[in-house]
Amino acid sequence: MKKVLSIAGSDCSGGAGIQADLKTFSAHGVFGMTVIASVVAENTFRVIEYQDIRPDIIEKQIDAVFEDIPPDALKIGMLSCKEGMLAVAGKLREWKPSNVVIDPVMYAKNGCALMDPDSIDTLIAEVVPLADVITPNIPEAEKMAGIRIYTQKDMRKAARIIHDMGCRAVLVKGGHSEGDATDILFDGSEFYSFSSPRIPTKNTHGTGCTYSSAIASNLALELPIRQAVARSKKYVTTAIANALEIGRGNGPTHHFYDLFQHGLSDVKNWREDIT
Ligand SMILES: Nc1ncnc2c1ncn2[C@@H]1O[C@H](COP(=O)(O)OP(=O)(O)O)[C@@H](O)[C@H]1O
Ligand SMILES: Cc1ncc(COP(=O)(O)O)c(N)n1
Repeated sequence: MKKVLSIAGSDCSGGAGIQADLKTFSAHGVFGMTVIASVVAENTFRVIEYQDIRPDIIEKQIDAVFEDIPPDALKIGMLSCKEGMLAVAGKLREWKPSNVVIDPVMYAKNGCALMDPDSIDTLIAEVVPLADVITPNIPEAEKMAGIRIYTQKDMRKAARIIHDMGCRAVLVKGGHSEGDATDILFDGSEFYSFSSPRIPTKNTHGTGCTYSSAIASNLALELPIRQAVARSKKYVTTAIANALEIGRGNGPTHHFYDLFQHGLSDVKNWREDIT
C-alpha cells in the first residue's frame, strides 16, 4: 500500500486540515500519516485560537515517520509561523522526500488568518523550493507573487513568478474567482488548465486541503503531475458538489469511499492517459 504523510494543522471541527487530509487519503486507498504542526480551535464559521506545536516536537514527529515508514508522497498544509516552517524545511532537506505538495494556507474560508504575515519571506525562501507542486489559491498567489489577480492571464503571470522561487510546478486555484472554477498548472514550460462549472454552494470548508491531499495521493499512486491534478480536480469537484450542510458557516466537503461511482476507480487508466 502507498503511504502518504500530511504535515498540517488540526481542525477540531473535522472539515479541513489534518482531518480532511486523512479522509482524502482513505478515499484514495493510501495509508495516511500525520505530523501535527498546530492545533486550531475552529469550526465552520470561526477560528477561536490556535497553538503551534513546539518546533522540536514537529521535528521529532517527522523523524518518527521517516525512520520507520518513509512516505511515497507528502502534503504540507498550515504552517503558521517561521519557527514551524524552518523546522519542517530543515527536516525535509535531511530526509529528501519525493512528491512534495505544498498548500500555502494563509486564511480559513471565513477569513480568519492562519499564517503570521511576517513569515511569508520564510515561506518563500525555505519552503517553496521544496515543492514538487505548490497550490496557492488566488489571495495566496497574490501575496506570494506580489501582484493582483483579476484574470486567467494574471493567474498565469503569478504562476510564473512563483515558479521562479524554485519549485517544480505551481497550481494557482481559481476557487476565489467568478465564473467557472478554473485552476492553472505551470510546470516551468507549459500551462495547463483544469476547469469545472462553479457549484453554487457556501459549503467549501476544506476544499484546498482536500485538493492538495488528493494530489499527494495520486502522485503516490504514480500518476505524473498533470494526471494527478486532473484526477484530483475531479475528486474535489465531487466532494464540493456533495458538500455537507453541517455547522452554521461554510460546511465541509464530503469524501468518497466509492471512487468507482465517480469514474475515479481505475488509477491505471489515468496513469496511461498521457496525451
Ligand atoms: N464553488 C465551487 N465550485 C466548483 N469548484 C470550486 C468551488 N470553489 C472552489 N472550487 C475548486 O476547489 C479547489 C480548491 O480551490 P480554492 O477554494 O481556491 O482553494 P482554497 O480552499 O485553498 O481557498 C479548486 O479546484 C477550485 O477551483
Ligand atoms: C487547520 C486548518 N488548515 C487549513 C485550513 C484551510 O482550509 P481550506 O482552505 O481547505 O478551506 C483550515 N481552515 N484549518
